[in-house]
Amino acid sequence: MADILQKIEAYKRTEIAAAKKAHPWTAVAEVAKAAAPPRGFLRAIERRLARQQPALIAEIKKASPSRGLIRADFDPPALARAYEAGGATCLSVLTDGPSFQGRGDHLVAARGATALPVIRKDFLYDPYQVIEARALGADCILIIMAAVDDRTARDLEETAAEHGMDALIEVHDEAELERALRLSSRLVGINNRDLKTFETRLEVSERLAPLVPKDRVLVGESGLFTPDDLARLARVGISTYLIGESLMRQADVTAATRALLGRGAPAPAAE
Ligand SMILES: O=P(O)(O)OC[C@@H](O)[C@@H](O)c1c[nH]c2ccccc12
Repeated sequence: MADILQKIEAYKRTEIAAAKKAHPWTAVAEVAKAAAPPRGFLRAIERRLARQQPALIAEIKKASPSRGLIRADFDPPALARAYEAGGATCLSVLTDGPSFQGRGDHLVAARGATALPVIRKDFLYDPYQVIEARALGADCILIIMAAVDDRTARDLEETAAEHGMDALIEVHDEAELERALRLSSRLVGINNRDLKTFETRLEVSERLAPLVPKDRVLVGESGLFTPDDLARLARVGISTYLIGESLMRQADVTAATRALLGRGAPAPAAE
């Protein structure tokens, strides 16, 4: 039986072919060229870390294949503002429709509502999708090593760099990590979730983090719910966190973001 990644690749290839017909490469490139300049995704994270603070990449995600509907009341610009007020450093916006109920215009709206850099969270197989990401205003793209071969990973990374975007290279095991370290991006995400089985274990971060050279910026991804979870990853040198579900399930996203980052409520203004 085909695993979920293979199913996703199949419908993505169909989507990409249709998109190329509807919006030829040159037309998308024109839009990308006219887009507001990239905001510096990696730079924002490094600035936060330099102040000895954890960096949060806060995810805007309505649904997922492993969890179904996560948040019914789904307003991307309001969520983006709530995350920004709660202390997030960057945003992650799902743009995949079939599996995550995402859309490109969620990214446009979220980015337009804040000053935060945004990663396009999607399954990329073709440099066309990287240009598309920039045309939407994305500041960073995701490269999933479980989904692409080395050649494709390099093409995606090069296209991102040519357009001033960063790339987050996502890995889930030692072999993917070894391939990721041959790329030039410094942003390496360890996904605690196995995209083929959905099994999520923080041990994955604990196992892989010590194998990553210090010049890379590590991101702990998926399955993070409590300050203790973050502390657990901090012990292996991970201070940047990509978090979706646990925050998306909260009524007060700003308060939940602050609490997760250990900031509590802001001090009341002096009389
Ligand atoms: O909702 P969580 O468990 O906090 O996970 C967020 C993020 O890591 C997850 O959405 C994710 C990580 N890598 C991906 C690749 C594709 C789609 C989604 C993802």
